[in-house]
Amino acid sequence: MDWFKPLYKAHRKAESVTVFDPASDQENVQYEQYLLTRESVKPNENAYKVYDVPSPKLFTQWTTPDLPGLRIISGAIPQDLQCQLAKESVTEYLASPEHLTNLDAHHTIQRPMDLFSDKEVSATISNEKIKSSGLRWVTLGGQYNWTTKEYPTFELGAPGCPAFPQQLGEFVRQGFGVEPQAAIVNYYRQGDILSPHQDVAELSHQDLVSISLGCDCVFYAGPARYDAKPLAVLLRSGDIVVMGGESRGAWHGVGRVFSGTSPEALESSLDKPGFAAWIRNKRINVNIRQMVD
Ligand SMILES: O=C(O)CCC(=O)C(=O)O
Ligand SMILES: [Fe+2]
Repeated sequence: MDWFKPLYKAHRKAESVTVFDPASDQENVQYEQYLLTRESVKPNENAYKVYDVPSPKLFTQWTTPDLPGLRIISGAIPQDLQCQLAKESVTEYLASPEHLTNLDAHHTIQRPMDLFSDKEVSATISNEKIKSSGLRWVTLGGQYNWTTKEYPTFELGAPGCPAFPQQLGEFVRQGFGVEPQAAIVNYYRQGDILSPHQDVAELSHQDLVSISLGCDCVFYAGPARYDAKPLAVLLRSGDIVVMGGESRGAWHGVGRVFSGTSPEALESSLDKPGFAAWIRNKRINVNIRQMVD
């Protein structure tokens, strides 16, 4: 049986479902069959220097023997850096025509795509519509194709694989020891979900690094789609999930996003009318991969 289904259903109906909370101060937490163990880990300070923000002194990192290689890092990104990344997600990431978005298949969208200006960015879809529900994702670096589930090329720098954003790339390289070559930036509002899937289009098996910003969500991850109940985790702004080792091929998805839970500090990340209201009800996930070794 598909054990993801009842979880999505319960969360859709906003039934109360027990989820694992990585902000828990216990040492061990048993969630269904998953035994989760908490550790304090020293972050790599050089990663934070890239953005000129102080490094957290220690990370709270959770692992489980049932999903080897999965790391849930609570509070990995200090609020200042969350603000910088939230700003990038509506400025730099949407600046280049080489960074495709879900909108490009149906509309001609002007770049840079400034959603918070009075000037419409498209003749066929309004800025309001794009901000509320239209924009679901933008791809950075290798332009992952959601339909074919493939990258158009593995040749870095070739058409279809523009340079990865420099600062974000350096942060992830320093902090997590992977070579960031592609990312999907997902924009969610309450009611949006991401169905269970595996991310296996990359030739490299290096760790995938997934950054959460804005509203809280429930994230599911399990070793298989069928016959294994997934772990359900409450992810908050500033949390990072690393999928490495065996968990690199784990099934995972997003079941629910909670409107209005974005930290207030993020509202002033961008000084433009409408940004505060936008981020208050959005979750942004920056899902970073190495494509080739
Ligand atoms: O939004 C998330 O936390 C996960 C996104 C994801 O799994 C993906 O983009 O492949
Ligand atoms: Fe994924």
